[in-house]
Amino acid sequence: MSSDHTSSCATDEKGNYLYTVIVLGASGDLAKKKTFPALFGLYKNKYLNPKTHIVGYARTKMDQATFEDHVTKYIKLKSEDDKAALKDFLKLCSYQDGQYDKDSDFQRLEQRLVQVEKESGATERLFYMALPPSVFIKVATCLKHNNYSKEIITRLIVEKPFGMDLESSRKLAKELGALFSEEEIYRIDHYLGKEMVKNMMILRFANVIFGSIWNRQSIDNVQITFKEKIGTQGRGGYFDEFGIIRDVMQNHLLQILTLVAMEPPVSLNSEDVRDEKVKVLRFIPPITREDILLGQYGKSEDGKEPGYLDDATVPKGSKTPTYAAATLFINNERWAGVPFVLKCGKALDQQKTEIRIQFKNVACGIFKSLSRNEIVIRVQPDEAVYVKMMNKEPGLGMKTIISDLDLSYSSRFNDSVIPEAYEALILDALNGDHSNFVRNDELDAAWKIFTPILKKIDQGEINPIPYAYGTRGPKGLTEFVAKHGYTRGEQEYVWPQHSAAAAAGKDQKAPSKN
Ligand SMILES: NC(=O)C1=CN([C@@H]2O[C@H](COP(=O)(O)OP(=O)(O)OC[C@H]3O[C@@H](n4cnc5c(N)ncnc54)[C@H](OP(=O)(O)O)[C@@H]3O)[C@@H](O)[C@H]2O)C=CC1
Ligand SMILES: O=C1O[C@H](COP(=O)(O)O)[C@@H](O)[C@H](O)[C@H]1O
Repeated sequence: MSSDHTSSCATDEKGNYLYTVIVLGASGDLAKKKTFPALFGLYKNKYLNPKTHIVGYARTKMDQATFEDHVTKYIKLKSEDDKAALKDFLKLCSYQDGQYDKDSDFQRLEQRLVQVEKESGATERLFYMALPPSVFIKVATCLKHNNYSKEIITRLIVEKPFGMDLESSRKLAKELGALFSEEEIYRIDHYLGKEMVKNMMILRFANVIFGSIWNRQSIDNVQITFKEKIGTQGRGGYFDEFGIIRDVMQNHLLQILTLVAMEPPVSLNSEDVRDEKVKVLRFIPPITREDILLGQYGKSEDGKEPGYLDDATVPKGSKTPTYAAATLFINNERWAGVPFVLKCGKALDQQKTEIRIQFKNVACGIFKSLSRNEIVIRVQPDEAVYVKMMNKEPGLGMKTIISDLDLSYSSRFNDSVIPEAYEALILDALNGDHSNFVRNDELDAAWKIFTPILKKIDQGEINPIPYAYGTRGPKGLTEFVAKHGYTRGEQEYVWPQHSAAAAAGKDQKAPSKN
């Protein structure tokens, strides 16, 4: 953990640092759905200094009441205490409208910041850029000219997309780098704030039992899967510019891959962690045509759900993929030859994000019909870590049966509250901890892997295979994962809680082996 705090920073009586949080793009969707609820979560749980001021800034003209409506729309109140906390939280929030490229508007913002900082004594500013990329550099430039001083510690949270390819990402990095130092920039990938993603380092480096098997000698393949049930739902026009690879795979899934594959860092210091993540990325060659499968969803089989091209905001005949499976190889001593299959898609049969580490076959042939061991880390929903393993079927005889060691969070940690990813990350940024943010060279290495194949896709050289809304994905997926090592066990595996729920007639999804 690194911190740029110095002894000159103001703190409250409990030693909490005093900052001002400025949300740029405060009238938008991200601010309403993620940023303000996360700030409230931190406030409610006493992670935010109670003197903190939160200033919203955007072009829309809004009075305080309208702004408060916007701030609270997605905040879930679970108790009377929450209601009281929200009332106090809103006292810290204010709004100011202004253009994104007008120095005079940012000077007005500066006057407001100076005024609130006089009240709070804050000497740090966190600018949260909840903005579209088109205004990104304009806003950063205005901030640098009008709202920046060496006496105040400044941090800038930047949201994806960080460019469209290697070239545009480098251009963006250069322009932003001319205004703010790498120390001041926090590139957010909200998957790095998810509990099970953060658990990856502990699972790997705090358990001796996994250390010696976490390599190509024991592991056959790794599957990292993101599935959403919903389609683009009116956001098709926005999505079409990017496609599923830029939306999910190049960032969220690749970040997860680095944590699964990296060597142990020297310490938890953010630069030590990020050094190891970059090394993994640099060992991955660009994805080839043979190692990618694309899909685009059509209408659901019953015709009730619209297909991607039915969305009026999507350009006619678009070939943008809404599903992608890609196999990456890490050419280092630990992983050479092990396929890392990344799969992601919208409008699928279920919602889940998971990491599935599948082990090699047992070499000895004394038992028949064995399934491979798997370690599954389910990121969402219903956080869990489970190990699929062979066991003796209880009773007379020596029959094998597939079973599991199951660490389901809902039963093991049912008193614990799992923080929202954005809460965890905003708190990290307030504390000056970069570990869970993406460093510039990491981004560069990530784009090098994806840019060549993205160019082919953008030029329409690869046709996505259609799949029906609500299904597993495009035809050929089963063969694709099988080609890259994934083996479905011969034995039927039923998770006991599914069979128990089915017996009780509850509406629980049974495992599909179709
Ligand atoms: N603690 C817990 O909560 C636990 C829950 N369980 C539950 O039990 C169920 C079974 O678990 P598990 O065996 O791990 O998972 P599944 O059998 O659901 O999925 C295993 C893998 O098989 C793939 N797959 C699914 N259908 C096919 C197919 N027709 N051909 C080829 N591949 C396919 C899936 O890919 P894809 O995703 O792309 O379809 C996934 O990678 C799951 O619902 C799981 O959540 C099990 C243990 C513990
Ligand atoms: O970044 C994105 O992530 C969301 C999924 O996030 P989750 O936390 O709900 O899993 C995805 O829907 C969106 O398309 C993408 O831009």
